[in-house]
This record gives sequence, structure tokens and C-alpha cells, in this order.
Amino acid sequence: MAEESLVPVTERKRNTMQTLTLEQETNPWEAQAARFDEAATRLKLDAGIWKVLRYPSREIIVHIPVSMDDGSIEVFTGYRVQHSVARGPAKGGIRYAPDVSLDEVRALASWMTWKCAVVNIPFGGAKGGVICDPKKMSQGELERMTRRYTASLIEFIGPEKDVPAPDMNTNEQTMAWIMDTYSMHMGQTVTSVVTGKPVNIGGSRGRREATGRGVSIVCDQALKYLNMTPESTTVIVQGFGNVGSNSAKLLWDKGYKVIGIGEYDGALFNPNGIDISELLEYRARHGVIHGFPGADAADKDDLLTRKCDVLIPAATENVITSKNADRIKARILCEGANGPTTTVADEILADKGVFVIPDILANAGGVTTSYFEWVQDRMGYFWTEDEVNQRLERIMIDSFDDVLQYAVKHEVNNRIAAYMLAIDRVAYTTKQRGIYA
Ligand SMILES: NC(=O)C1=CN([C@@H]2O[C@H](COP(=O)(O)OP(=O)(O)OC[C@H]3O[C@@H](n4cnc5c(N)ncnc54)[C@H](OP(=O)(O)O)[C@@H]3O)[C@@H](O)[C@H]2O)C=CC1
Ligand SMILES: O=C(O)CCC(=O)C(=O)O
Repeated sequence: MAEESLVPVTERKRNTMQTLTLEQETNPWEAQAARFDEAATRLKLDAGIWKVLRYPSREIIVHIPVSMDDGSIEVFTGYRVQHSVARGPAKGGIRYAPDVSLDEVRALASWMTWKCAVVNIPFGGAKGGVICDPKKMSQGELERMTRRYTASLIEFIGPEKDVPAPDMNTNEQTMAWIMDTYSMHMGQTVTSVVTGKPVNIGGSRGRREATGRGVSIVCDQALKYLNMTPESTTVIVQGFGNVGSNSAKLLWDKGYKVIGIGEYDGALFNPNGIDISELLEYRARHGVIHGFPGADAADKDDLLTRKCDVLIPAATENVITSKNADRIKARILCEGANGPTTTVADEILADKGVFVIPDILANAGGVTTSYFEWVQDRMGYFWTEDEVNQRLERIMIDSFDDVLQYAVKHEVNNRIAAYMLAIDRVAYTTKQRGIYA
């Protein structure tokens, strides 16, 4: 990766904003780097530490041969990027999708470093991805691919090195295969090599819902801060996977009125509120949300720009860009997904006064409970769901307050405040350890 000039980012941003193509605007690595540069400039970060923290410390590319059900052999490309291990083992999910790219995985790995630092848990950051279309693969093909991907990474992962977890299109079953493959190589069961496992094989109670629970807790905090109440707050959620469905369910349980749900291939809208428990039952029966009788079908592309109080993108990157940011009508943007908002969109939202709860804070409930899972696996003693949820709530509330205090103290928006808080913490440890020696 070529090193870029360390021109003060506020100037560089102003110069490039007008000239970015949509492709440049939506490059996740560039988006991460622009926020990093802005926060580092404001922190007056030492130039050497700046270089250490700006780039990932290790990027692994593997080509994974898999025998397919029809007898053919396919080779998939996978990545694992470890951005930082300054504060502890690298930590972060693995995603399976056709459009995975190295730049995306790099950005996601860096976001994990900042996220773990925002919630002050003892991990660095990593992310993995495999270019594949999981919708077109059988369970057997997914299992063989997962096991070979794990085997290719065997020397780079481990409870003290790098601890994967679920992300888009991976789940508890995927984590069980990774744990088993790693354990076969070690000659003993090592549950703490991954988190997000099934509860009966070392998973933590509460991990499945944890990211959505974290989203619901920071929404509560934002409402208190803005003098709003759940009962008079409307919510639109994009994505009804792990993060989106659990966010919607927990907010609905708390009395928020969830009026819109968007999926990849369609959306639902009901101005009087969608009963999320009924929707979950409907999806369990039919496999899809379309046709749910408790809401009207809606255009998925219009959903983000419909009027609501809280907008929760919980699907993928770059859904709020220069193309639609000026039409966002939400008072609060709570980022369940990683990287849903581009840097250009950030500026437009700031001008409109949208209260942004940035991804590295809003969706940190998942990795926080993954930390609890790693701790429980290592001590071999497991907490009740209430204990897990109470600890999560404390961390999310404290982290929300920390970010808001940074924003006020440094006169920056919430996103840059979260980056500043995180970079400050990682820089401190990096210097103390003398990682560059
Ligand atoms: N799982 C976790 O613990 C954490 C996840 N995240 C982030 O949250 C986001 C969602 O992850 P997760 O819930 O785990 O993933 P899932 O695979 O469980 O769910 C993703 C959902 O988003 C839908 N989707 C994908 N693309 C679009 C789109 N363009 N428009 C509308 N819906 C879309 C998918 O639909 P379909 O099934 O039809 O493809 C699916 O329902 C990602 O950005 C991830 O990095 C962040 C922190 C932790
Ligand atoms: O639970 C984890 O370790 C990581 C989850 C994740 O990938 C994320 O927070 O983006």
C-alpha cells in the first residue's frame, strides 16, 4: 500500500470532497482513513504513531480449494486482515459475500480496532472475508470451505492471537466448524478460538442478540439526551438479519414504534407500527418477510429517506451517500451496520443536524459480548443471560457517555469524537509498549 502524504486532513478533505467519484466515495478503506486522519489531526498525533496506526499490521490472502456437490473443484479467495494487536489479540468477524474485497476487509479490520478501544475491551482489530455467494452454496459446500479457510489461517488465529466471530452471512454453525477445525489441529478442544458459537459448545448466553441489544441501549441513551420518549419515537430498520432483527425486536419490546423494515429484495411499511414478534414468526414460517399481513409492501430504496425519528441501517456499507443524504429525514441515525455512511454524507447529515451514533459505538454490543464469551471460555464458568446483559448495558452506557463527552470537549461530531477516543487509547498503548522498536 503506497504511503500517502500527511497533509492536514481537513484541508485534504475539503480539496477532494468536490471531486470524489461515487466509486472513490464508497471505498470503505478510504472512508476509514479519512476519519482516522481527521481524528489524528485533531489529536495532534505524533507522526510516527500515526503511520503505525494508519495501516494494518498483517494482511493474509488465501486461495481455498473446495470440492463442490456436483464433483467439480472451485477455488475461493479469502482474506484475514489484522489491523492491530496493541491492546490484545486481534478480534473481528468473518463475512461471506460475492463483493468482499481486500479494501473492504482492511477497513472493517481497522474499525474493529477502534470499536474495541471505544468500549475499552482488551482486543485489537481484525476482520475476515471470503468471496463467495453463500445463497448459492449447500451446507456441505459451506462447511468444507469454512474448514479449509480455517486450516489456511491456522498459524495466524488462536485465543491469544486472533479470535474470529460471525459477520454477514456467517453464524453460530460457521463458528462451530471453525472451532472444531482449529481444535483438530491443536489436538484438543479450544473453545476460545472463536466467539459467537452455539451456547452448548462454549458460546455465551446473550451473544446472538448482543449487537441489537447494544443498538437498543444507545438509542435509549440518545432519546434521554434529546428529551424524547420511546412511545413517541418511530424507527426504520434496514436489514433484518442478526443485527437488524434483534435491534427491531428489542426496540419494539421497549415501546418504540417500528414503522419500516427493509431487506435486500423488498421492504415493509406501516405508519401505525409493525408487530416485530409477529413478523419474526411469519419469517420463521415462510422464510421471507414479503407478504406479511401486518404491513404494506414498500420500495426498499425509498425506505431510508422516509420520515422517522430513528433510522437504523443494519445491512451493509455505503447505503447513505451523497446521492441520498440530503433526503434523510431522521432525527437520529444509529449505525447498526459497519460503514453505512460515506464521509461526504457525514457532512450533509451534520449540516442537517442529524444526531449520529457512529458504527464503532452503536454496534459494539456484539464484540463486547464476544469479549464476555472469550472470558467465560477461558475460565470455564458461564454467566446467566441477565449477568451478561447487565454487564453489556453498563459498558454501552459508559461508552456512549465517553463519546459524547469527547464530542463536547473537542467540539467535534460524535463520529470524530469516537475515533479520537479510540485512537487516543490505542496510541497510548502503542507508545507504552514501544511497538515500533
Ligand atoms: N453480527 C454481528 O454481531 C455484527 C454485525 N455488524 C454489522 O452489521 C451489518 C449486518 O450484519 P449481520 O446482521 O450480522 O448480517 P446478516 O447476514 O445476519 O444480515 C444482513 C441482512 O441485511 C440484508 N441486506 C444485505 N444487503 C442489503 C441491502 N443492500 N439492503 C437491504 N438489506 C440488505 C440481508 O438480506 P438477505 O439475507 O436477503 O441477503 C440480511 O437480512 C454488517 O454491516 C455487519 O458488519 C456489526 C457488528 C456486529
Ligand atoms: O464479535 C466479534 O468479535 C466481532 C463482531 C464484528 O465483526 C463487528 O463488530 O463488526
